[in-house]
Amino acid sequence: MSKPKVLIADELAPEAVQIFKDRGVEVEVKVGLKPKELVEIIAGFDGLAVRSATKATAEVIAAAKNLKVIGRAGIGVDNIDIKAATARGICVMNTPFGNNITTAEHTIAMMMALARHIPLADRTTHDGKWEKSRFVGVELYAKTLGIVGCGNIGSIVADRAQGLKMKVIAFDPFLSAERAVDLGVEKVELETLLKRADFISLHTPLTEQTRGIINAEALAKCRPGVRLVNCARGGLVVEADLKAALDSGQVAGAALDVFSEEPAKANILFNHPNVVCTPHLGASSTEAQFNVAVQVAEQMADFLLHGAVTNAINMASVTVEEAPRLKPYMKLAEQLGAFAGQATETGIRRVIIEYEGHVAGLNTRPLTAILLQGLLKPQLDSVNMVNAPLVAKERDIEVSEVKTDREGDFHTLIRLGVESEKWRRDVAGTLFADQRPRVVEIKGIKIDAELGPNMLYVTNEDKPGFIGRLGTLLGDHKVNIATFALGRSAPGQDAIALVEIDGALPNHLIDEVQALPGVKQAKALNF
Ligand SMILES: NC(=O)c1ccc[n+]([C@@H]2O[C@H](COP(=O)([O-])OP(=O)(O)OC[C@H]3O[C@@H](n4cnc5c(N)ncnc54)[C@H](O)[C@@H]3O)[C@@H](O)[C@H]2O)c1
Ligand SMILES: O=C(O)CC[C@@H](O)C(=O)O
Repeated sequence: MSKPKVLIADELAPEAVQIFKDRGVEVEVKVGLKPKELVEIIAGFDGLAVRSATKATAEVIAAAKNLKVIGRAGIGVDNIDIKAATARGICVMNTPFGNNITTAEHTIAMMMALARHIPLADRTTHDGKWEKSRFVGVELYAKTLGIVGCGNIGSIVADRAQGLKMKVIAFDPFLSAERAVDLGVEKVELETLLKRADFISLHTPLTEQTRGIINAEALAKCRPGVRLVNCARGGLVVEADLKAALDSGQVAGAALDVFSEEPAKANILFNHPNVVCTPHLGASSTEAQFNVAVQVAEQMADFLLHGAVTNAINMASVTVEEAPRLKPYMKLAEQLGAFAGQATETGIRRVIIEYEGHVAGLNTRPLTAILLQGLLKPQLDSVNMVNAPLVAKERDIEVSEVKTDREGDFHTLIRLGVESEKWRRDVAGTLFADQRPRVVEIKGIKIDAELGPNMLYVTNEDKPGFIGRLGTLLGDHKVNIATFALGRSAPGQDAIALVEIDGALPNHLIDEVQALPGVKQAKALNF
């Protein structure tokens, strides 16, 4: 098997290259590619590692014929078109905990710089001016810090600010009351935060809800003389509105690490005496860059080599420890999905997946994803584990999972029910001690079948002579039978046969099987 190949498109700490190499992943470093150049070469890679400079646009993703994973060495994934990546079945992962402390520390540094005019005081002192009375600052002690977005970084900022004896209030609709108590912050509405805060610090992702959250209207509601810190994303602030508020004195100062357009070579806020700027340095510490580079390389290598999924934005996580445990179940789930998918000829409406016994105690989200992949693949070649849940949703297929620890006839069982416009199909499978998947029930009929690459599936009336006629027909056409599994609901009633054959079944032979007396349906299935 050839080694997977990763492109590192932004500046990453050199340890990342070493990790990829040590783990058996080929790696190329090409920093500063123009968008067109990236589009031209991306088809040659299984993985793309980026920071914030490289934009993984829909165009890049469309050209990325072999891409399986995009790794963001950092937190914000707004430079990656997640929708396009998901639709193409590309896993997108980030490293949410590698640079959080560094960014929180930068936020505190920016707040202090702002409170004490340090950047300008530094510049004028170097210039030989001694402007002692010009730079009278304010204390942080006992001031109210309003945190907008109290997640990973916001909560570390809250902790550090409390160390400085600030009172911390937070607006975050997703922050639970219990977590707020744990963090020692007062959870408030945005209006209240704007009214009460002496300093406001932004820590939300850039989303449709948060874009421009700090605009003229919000700034007008703030306490006169408020100070704003933004170490999250530039788009959270309407820069023209902030400039107007700075000019009027409504805002006493702003410390900005991020800008609406980056790299920010020009900006209306540049050179404002009350604005402190840094060039997106929030995550720029030796420690953070080591952490994110190592983490992204480990995560991408684990994914490409073992199918382990960590910190994925668009798919369920699978730890390196879980991956081998889930592996035989992944095969079983995919086969059950593929069985039902190939037997389905009309639109699927509902999918019910029951996990019974041992499997119910495992991480079943990836199993459901791969089962849906198997189910939808006959209709849609581009479907994979990443996009299958989304594809199902887009097609209005209702997916439900039921788990029960209780063991039935088997110590572990996955049962799949698929309701289409016309009928319901049920199939169940287990793992035997050899960890090989077995189908143990089809349409309520017990069977014991291992699924091979080429299968013949027949439903027929349980009548004497049928098995002989089927065997003879296949033999006459020089089709060799590898395994033959049978089941029936009751003597003389519905029966099923799952026959593994060596090589593909010619279409005309399916028609001949279909024409045998008592056959209700004959189908070739591939796994
Ligand atoms: N300057 C830098 O170099 C740098 C470094 C790392 C992260 N960041 C940015 O910092 C920001 C925060 O990162 P994080 O890791 O803390 O993210 P996070 O996802 O852990 O936290 C974000 C918080 O924002 C909250 N939130 C979401 N929508 C909201 C809304 N409409 N109103 C209020 N709160 C909302 C969420 O509930 C969550 O608690 C991101 O924008 C990230 O890209 C910047
Ligand atoms: O890579 C960087 O320097 C910035 C990273 C930061 O914006 C992030 O979201 O993690």
